[in-house]
Amino acid sequence: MVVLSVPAEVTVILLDIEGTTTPIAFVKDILFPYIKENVKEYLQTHWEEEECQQDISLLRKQAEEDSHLDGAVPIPAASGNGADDLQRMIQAVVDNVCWQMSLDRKTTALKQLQGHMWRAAFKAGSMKAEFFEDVVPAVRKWREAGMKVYIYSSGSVEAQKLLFGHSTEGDILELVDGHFDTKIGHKVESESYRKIASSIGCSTNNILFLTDVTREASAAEEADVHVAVVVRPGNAGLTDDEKTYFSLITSFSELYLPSST
Ligand SMILES: CSCCC(=O)C(=O)COP(=O)(O)O
Ligand SMILES: [Mg+2]
Repeated sequence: MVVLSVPAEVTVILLDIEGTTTPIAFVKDILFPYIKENVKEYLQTHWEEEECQQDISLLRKQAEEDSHLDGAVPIPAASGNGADDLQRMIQAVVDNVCWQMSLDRKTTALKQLQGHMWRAAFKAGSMKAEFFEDVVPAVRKWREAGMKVYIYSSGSVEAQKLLFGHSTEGDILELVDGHFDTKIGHKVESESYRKIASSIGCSTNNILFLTDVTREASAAEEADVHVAVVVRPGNAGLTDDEKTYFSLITSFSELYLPSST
C-alpha cells in the first residue's frame, strides 16, 4: 500500500465532499436528479414561505450577475399580478436552476436552494448519503490522534450537515469539528483557504486539504496549505503532469500520521 506521510506541522484535515468522501455518482445520480425532478413542485408548495423567498431573491441576484453569460436564464421581479404571473415566475426559477445545474455551477444561491430541498428527503429517511468505506475509520483514527477535521464543500453548510447526519454509516456529524462552504469564498480561490485558517485559528500550513479537483488543490497550495489529490472511482482523470506534481491517495487509509501508531 502507498503511504503518504502527513507533515508534522499539520493539525487540521480539511475535506472536500464530492469525489473525496463521497462518490461523484451519489451526487450526480441521486442528489442532483432529486432537485431537477422536484424543484417545480417544491417552489409551488413553499413559495409563500420566507426561506423560499430568500432563496429566490438570491437566485434573482445571481441571475442578474449572470446576464452576460451565454444561455443565461433571467428571473423577473414579481409584479404581483395573478396566478399566471406566479406560474411564469416559478417556471423562470425552474429554468434558471436547471440551466445552472447543466453547467454544474457552484453558486451560493443554487447551493442554498438545493440544501433546503434535500432537507425533506433526508429527514424523511428516503435519502441516505454515501461515504467511501475508508472515510469513517480514518476520520476516527485522525481524531484519536488529536487532529481536527473540517469540511469545505461547494454544497451549503446546511446540506453538508444533512449528509453527515443522515449517512449509510448513521449519524456521523460528531466526527466533524466544523464546516465551510462558498460563503467563505470559492474553492478555486486561494484567499478562501487563508480565511478558513483564520476562522479555525491556525496557520495555513497547519492544514492538509484533501480534494479530487486539482484547481482547488492549486489554490490551496498557493495559500501554503498542504494538499493531496484524492483519486476515487468515477472521478475525472488527471493529466500526466498532475499525476507527477501532486501527492495522490486512493484511500484515506494511505495517510500516515507520525503522531499515531
Ligand atoms: C453537501 S454536498 C452536495 C454536493 C454538492 O452540491 C456539491 O457541489 C459538491 O461539491 P464539492 O465541493 O464537495 O466537490
Ligand atoms: Mg470535490
